[in-house]
Amino acid sequence: MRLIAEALTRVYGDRRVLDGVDLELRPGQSVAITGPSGSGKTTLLGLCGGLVRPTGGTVTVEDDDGRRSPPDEHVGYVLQTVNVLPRRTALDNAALGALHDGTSWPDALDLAREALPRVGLGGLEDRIARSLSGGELQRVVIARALVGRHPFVLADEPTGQLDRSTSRDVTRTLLEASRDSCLVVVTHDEEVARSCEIVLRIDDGHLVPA
Ligand SMILES: Nc1ncnc2c1ncn2[C@@H]1O[C@H](COP(=O)(O)OP(=O)(O)OP(=O)(O)O)[C@@H](O)[C@H]1O
Repeated sequence: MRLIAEALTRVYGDRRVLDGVDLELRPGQSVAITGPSGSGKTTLLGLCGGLVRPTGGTVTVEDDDGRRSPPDEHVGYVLQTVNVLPRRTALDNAALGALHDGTSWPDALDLAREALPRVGLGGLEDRIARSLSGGELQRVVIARALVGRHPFVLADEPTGQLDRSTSRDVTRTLLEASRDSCLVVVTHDEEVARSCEIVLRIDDGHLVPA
């Protein structure tokens, strides 16, 4: 299976943020997307997942039989912790990630019970989310992406609000937990970028090796 972005262009007003970007992603890879603020990192992530419509070019996922489909159902997200429901438990919040494909709530809870120890939250399943620390919440968001069992996981600044040592911890967790998927991380943090096998940079609308 591979995600193929071809000749991607995105224009906002008179600004060409991305200008002919090609990218091919396969499960098992870890890829960092870097670049200055406003260079188009979040836009590229949104295009890859089908959240942002391209001005030009295409994004498709090709399965092992060569059939192509839109990326949406193949992609999970690790977004900021603002998406966590504060009054629900860590378990409930993680289980939400499994509902996209019709998985039942009891099965989603089982998947979340397996995922939480993998991100270092074993024993905190029944804690109300608002009582968790920033690093713990970020792990809940990672667990939510894991229970989605997507071949491609897109993470936008997943450690942006964390201190250095928690960030290192959460990054390691994210990389280990998504070993079977393709993990794409948008980051300003050089240390996070260096943890990935492939480091790319957006430079004046183009995607280049960093
Ligand atoms: N919906 C939109 N409408 C208009 N302009 C937009 C929109 N989304 C993004 N932009 C602009 O496109 C450019 C790229 O934005 P994007 O968020 O992709 O950059 P980024 O590299 O992720 O930035 P940062 O590192 O600051 O998060 C910015 O100049 C931004 O203002």
